[in-house]
Amino acid sequence: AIIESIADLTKLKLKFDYIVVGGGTSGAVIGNRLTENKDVSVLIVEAGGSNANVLDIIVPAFCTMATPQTPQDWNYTTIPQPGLNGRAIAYPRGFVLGGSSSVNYLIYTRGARDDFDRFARVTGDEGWSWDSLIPYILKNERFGLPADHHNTTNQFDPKVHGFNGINSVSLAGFPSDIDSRVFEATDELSEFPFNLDMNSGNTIGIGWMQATIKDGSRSSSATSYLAPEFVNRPNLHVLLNARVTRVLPTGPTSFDTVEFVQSLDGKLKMIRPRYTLTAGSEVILSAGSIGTPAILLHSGIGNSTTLSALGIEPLHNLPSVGQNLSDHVFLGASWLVNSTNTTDEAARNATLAAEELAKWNTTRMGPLVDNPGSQLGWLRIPNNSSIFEQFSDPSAGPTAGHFELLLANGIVGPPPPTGNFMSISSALVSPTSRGYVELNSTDPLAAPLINPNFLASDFDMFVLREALRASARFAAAPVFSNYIIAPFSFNATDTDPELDEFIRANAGTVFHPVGTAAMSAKGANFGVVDPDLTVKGLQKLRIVDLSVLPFIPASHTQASAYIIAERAADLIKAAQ
Ligand SMILES: Cc1cc2nc3c(=O)[nH]c(=O)nc-3n(C[C@H](O)[C@H](O)[C@H](O)COP(=O)(O)OP(=O)(O)OC[C@H]3O[C@@H](n4cnc5c(N)ncnc54)[C@H](O)[C@@H]3O)c2cc1C
Repeated sequence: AIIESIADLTKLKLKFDYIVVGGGTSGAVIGNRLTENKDVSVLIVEAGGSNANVLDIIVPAFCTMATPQTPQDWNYTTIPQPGLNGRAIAYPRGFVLGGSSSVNYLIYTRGARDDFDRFARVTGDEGWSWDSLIPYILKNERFGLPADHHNTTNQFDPKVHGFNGINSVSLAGFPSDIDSRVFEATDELSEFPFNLDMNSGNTIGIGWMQATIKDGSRSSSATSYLAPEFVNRPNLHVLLNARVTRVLPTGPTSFDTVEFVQSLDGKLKMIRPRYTLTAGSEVILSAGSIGTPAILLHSGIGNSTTLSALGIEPLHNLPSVGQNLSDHVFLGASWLVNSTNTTDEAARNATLAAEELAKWNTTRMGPLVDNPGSQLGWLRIPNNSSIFEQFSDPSAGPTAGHFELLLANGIVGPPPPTGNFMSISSALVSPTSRGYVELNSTDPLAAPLINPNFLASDFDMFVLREALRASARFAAAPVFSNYIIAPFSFNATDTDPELDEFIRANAGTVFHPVGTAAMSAKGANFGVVDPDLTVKGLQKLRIVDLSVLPFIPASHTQASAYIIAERAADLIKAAQ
C-alpha cells in the first residue's frame, strides 16, 4: 500500500523485515523483488510525493520540464565549478516516487561490456561482470512496440533484449526529418559506424535511441516495479513524504534503525518530530548518489576526522564516503537547418503545442510520445591521440566510448525567435575528474555540498574538444549539404582556446552522478561497500543505488541502477 503520511503509518503499528530508504530507481526494485516472498515485509521510505498525475513526468517530450526547480526535484545546486568558469549549476535529482527514473530523459542504455567487466575486476566479484549480469538485465527489461507501432526491423537487435521483464523500453514512436539523414551519414562516413544495437555490450557507433517509454508514456520504477499489482501486496508498504535523516545503531556495529521526519518539500530546515523504526533484518540505503552519502555522514559513518571537525560524532571511520563523485559532462550544439519540421516550431508556438498535447491526450500518438532525440552514439578518440602521452586511458575498454553524440531534430533548450535547428550535442563519458559530496552543516535537512569537479583535467577538456570536432565532421557529411545552412554554436575551424571558451561557458551535467559510496574488494582499505553491497565493517546495513559504482559507466545510467538493484535483490535473498 502507499501511505501518504507518517501519522497514517504509525497508526498501523507494523513491523518490517527490511526498510528501504528511497523509493527511487533502485529502491523500487528492492521493494518489489523482496516482497515476491509473501513472508518478507518491506517498508520503502520516500522523501518525495506521488508520481501520479504529474504531466511533466508522464509525457515523454515534457521530460525537460520535470526538472530543475520543480516540486519533483531536490533542487540541488553544485558549488561553483572552476572548470565551468566558476558557474554553480542546477543539479537535479528526483524528489518523487520513482526517484530520478520519474524525472529523467528516458534514454535506455545499458553501458558497455567492459564497464561491467571492470566492476567485476576491481571488486574481485565475477558476479558484476557483463555475462553474469545478463539475466538481471533481462529481468528488468520489457521491450515493446513503439507508440506508432511502426516496423522496427533493422532498428534494434531482438536477440539481446528481454521481452518479459518489468520496466518498459521501446524505440522512438514518431518519425523525424533527420532520421534517414543521420543513418545516411553513417554510411557516408566510416568514422561514425552504424550500430544496430548499442545495448548488445558493444556500444561503439551510432544507432537508434531506446527509451523507457510504454505506449507513449514514461515507464519509471514507480509505474513498473511499484505498479498496482505489486504495491498492493500486503507485505509491501511505501511511505511517501518521509525524509530519512540518519541511520542509527542498536549495537556497536549494527545500523538497523532509520530516523525520519515528515517531509513536505525539499527545503525543510525547521525542527520537527523525529520518528524511528528498526528493521528486523536490514536497512537498505537507496537514496541515490547524493542522498546516500549525506545520510551516512549525518549518521557518523564517514571520515572520522572531518566529521569530528564539523561536530558530528564519528561512529565508523570510512573515509571514502562521499568521495569519488563522477559525472558526465553535457554540451549542447546546434546547426541552422533548411526545414520548418523541427521541434523548434512547437516550442515557440502555443497553438501548435496545444494541438500536440491534445493529440497525445486523445491518442497517445504524435511528437510528444518521444523524449527529445532519436539517435545517439558512442565513440572513442584514436589510440594514438597525443593526450595518451599524459594520461592512461580512463575508459573501461574498447567497447566503451570516450564521448557520446546525441542527435535531435531541434535546438537544445528554448529556441530563438526564428530559425530551425538540428542538434548534435556532445557528452564526455570517460571523465578523469572526481568530486565529492560533503557536509557543511550538522542539520540533516540542509543540502550537502555537491562538487562534481567538472572538467578539472586536461584529458576531459581534450575529449570534449575532440567530441565537438567530431560533431562538426558528422554535420559535414554530404547528406546534410542541402539541409544544414550554417553552424549555430561553434565553428569547425575554431582553435583549441576558442573551443575551450565555448565548453567552459556552456557545459553542464548529463545528470549521472555515481561513486560516492563505491564498492571495493573485500578487505580493501578504501571504498564503502563490499561486493555484496553491505557497508564495510558494519552489520544490517546495505547500499543499493548508483553511489556504489566504483567507476562511471559510458552510458546513461538508469539501466545500471536497475541492473545493480536486480542483482542486489538476489544477494539480499541469498543472505536470508
Ligand atoms: C534530469 C535527469 C535526466 C536524466 N536522464 C537520464 C536518461 O535519459 N537516461 C538515463 O539512463 N539516466 C538518466 N538520468 C540518470 C538516472 O535517472 C539516474 O542515474 C538513476 O535514476 C539513479 O538511480 P538511483 O536509484 O541511484 O537514485 P534515484 O532514482 O535518484 O533514487 C533516490 C531516491 O531516494 C530518495 N531519497 C533521497 N534522500 C532521501 C532521504 N533522506 N529520505 C528518503 N528518501 C530519500 C529520492 O527522493 C529518490 O526517490 C537522468 C537523471 C536526471 C536527474
